[in-house]
Amino acid sequence: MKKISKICCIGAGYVGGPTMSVIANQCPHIQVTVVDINEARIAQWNTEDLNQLPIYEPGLKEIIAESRGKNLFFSTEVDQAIAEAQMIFISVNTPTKTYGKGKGQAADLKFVELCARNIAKVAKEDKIVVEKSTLPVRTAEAIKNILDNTGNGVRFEILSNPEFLAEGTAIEDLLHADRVLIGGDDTPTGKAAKNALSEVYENWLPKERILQTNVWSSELSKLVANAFLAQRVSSINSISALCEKTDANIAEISRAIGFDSRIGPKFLNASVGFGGSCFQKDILNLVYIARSFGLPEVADYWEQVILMNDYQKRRFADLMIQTLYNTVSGKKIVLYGWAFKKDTNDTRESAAIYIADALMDEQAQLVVYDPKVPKERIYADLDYLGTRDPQKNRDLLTVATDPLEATRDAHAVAVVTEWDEFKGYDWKKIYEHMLKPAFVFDGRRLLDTHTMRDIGFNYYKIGEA
Ligand SMILES: NC(=O)c1ccc[n+]([C@@H]2O[C@H](COP(=O)([O-])OP(=O)(O)OC[C@H]3O[C@@H](n4cnc5c(N)ncnc54)[C@H](O)[C@@H]3O)[C@@H](O)[C@H]2O)c1
Ligand SMILES: O=c1ccn([C@@H]2O[C@H](COP(=O)(O)OP(=O)(O)O[C@H]3O[C@H](CO)[C@@H](O)[C@H](O)[C@H]3O)[C@@H](O)[C@H]2O)c(=O)[nH]1
Repeated sequence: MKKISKICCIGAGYVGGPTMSVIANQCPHIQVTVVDINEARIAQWNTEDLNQLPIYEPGLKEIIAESRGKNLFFSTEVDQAIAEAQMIFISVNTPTKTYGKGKGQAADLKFVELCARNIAKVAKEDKIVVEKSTLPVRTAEAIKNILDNTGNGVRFEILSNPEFLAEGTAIEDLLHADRVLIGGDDTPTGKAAKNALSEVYENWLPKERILQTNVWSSELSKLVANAFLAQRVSSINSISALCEKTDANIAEISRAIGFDSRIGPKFLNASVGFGGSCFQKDILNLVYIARSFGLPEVADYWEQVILMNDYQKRRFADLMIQTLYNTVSGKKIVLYGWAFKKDTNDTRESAAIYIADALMDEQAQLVVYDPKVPKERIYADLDYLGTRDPQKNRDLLTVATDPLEATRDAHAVAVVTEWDEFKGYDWKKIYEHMLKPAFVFDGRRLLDTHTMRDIGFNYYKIGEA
């Protein structure tokens, strides 16, 4: 097999953008073209002002500055890029289905199928097609069926190469990946394709970290990795509720159990609940697959991770309402944060959305401040829920640009995203601005309990009595 010199990636989103930028940056001999049907998004990727890139990731703009226009291109010419590339990554969105069979659980594969059909239509030479999107086990088979029936004699090798980057640390995760997983057929051509993709990653990662498996194990491993990670968050969050009823402290428990090398210290931070575009979607998909294969006990087991997460979000909003004397109607409450975690502008499935919605149901008057999320996104997230009419969302919630000014005459502040800058705020000044008694609800365990109480706040921290 010839060395790979031209790569195309379909989908210029949170995965396609950073992943391909890093490949281009680490492999100057490979031309990488990222294509998307969304013209506005491609225009943003091509923007002169690197602060206007469509996604915010620490370290991304520096890499784009180095490689864009040299061997990294963003384009809407999908067909041309497919025709020219030897290797095509499919990195389009695979959201939870909102209609038909499997609604609310199964992955919607229509975008992936469209890509496969597009590749089948355009390709004139043999190609390696790489599933980068997160897909249910056995999807490669469907892609293969579409590609193998073009009748034009072109041969396709399908690989599964799920992405494990986390947002906010995408560039670090890509540059120092714990592992890269490549699933493919064990036929001679399948092995050659796996090796060709492995060689791309070997430009910057040690070979031992590049694992080759069969295609089904690779597809399923991605869902399982996310299920295990989310399960840790739900597990620790379930215990945070118990801590609030006893005098145990969740941070001390995380530390104590994390010292056990079999458990490990990571991913044990109690929070308002996990968000992001992946955990819930991928677990629901796993649940759906298990149920489809007649394994209800397996499905129920994993579904509990989601139910616990829903409970945690609701519990936080309920705690605020109860503490504020069982009524928040007309009360000004400031939410610090809207993104689903720090260092990203992504708000998909953010706990903040559901907490705000619950407080707005009780007629609270919300003010939101997030350093990276624009006002339009916040309203779009709320409107998407469809709980109330859009005008009501705008009446009940405003978006602030000055986090300190926002707290004037507020009854409470709730920290829902763990942005570092919140720690450095002048909390004494915030206290002075607020109505008394002044309440702070720390859903991210970001602030110091003693300092906050010494200032005079009624301070509540998730996982502490
Ligand atoms: N976001 C993450 O951190 C993350 C991490 C690992 C894996 N994943 C998985 O990667 C996949 C992509 O996720 P994302 O967050 O990058 O999604 P995204 O919504 O940010 O980006 C997907 C892009 O694909 C484009 N697209 C859709 N159909 C297309 C078509 N037919 N032709 C060209 N472009 C098309 C869309 O316009 C969009 O810009 C999903 O399967 C997701 O589960 C995401
Ligand atoms: O101890 C923890 C760790 C995380 N979270 C929350 O869990 C969510 C997910 O966080 P994280 O996993 O860091 O971000 P994602 O970008 O969603 O990344 C996950 O989902 C990606 C998409 O599939 C995978 O590629 C990554 O490996 C996987 O970590 C966020 O709301 C976090 O605030 C906690 O509440 N407590």
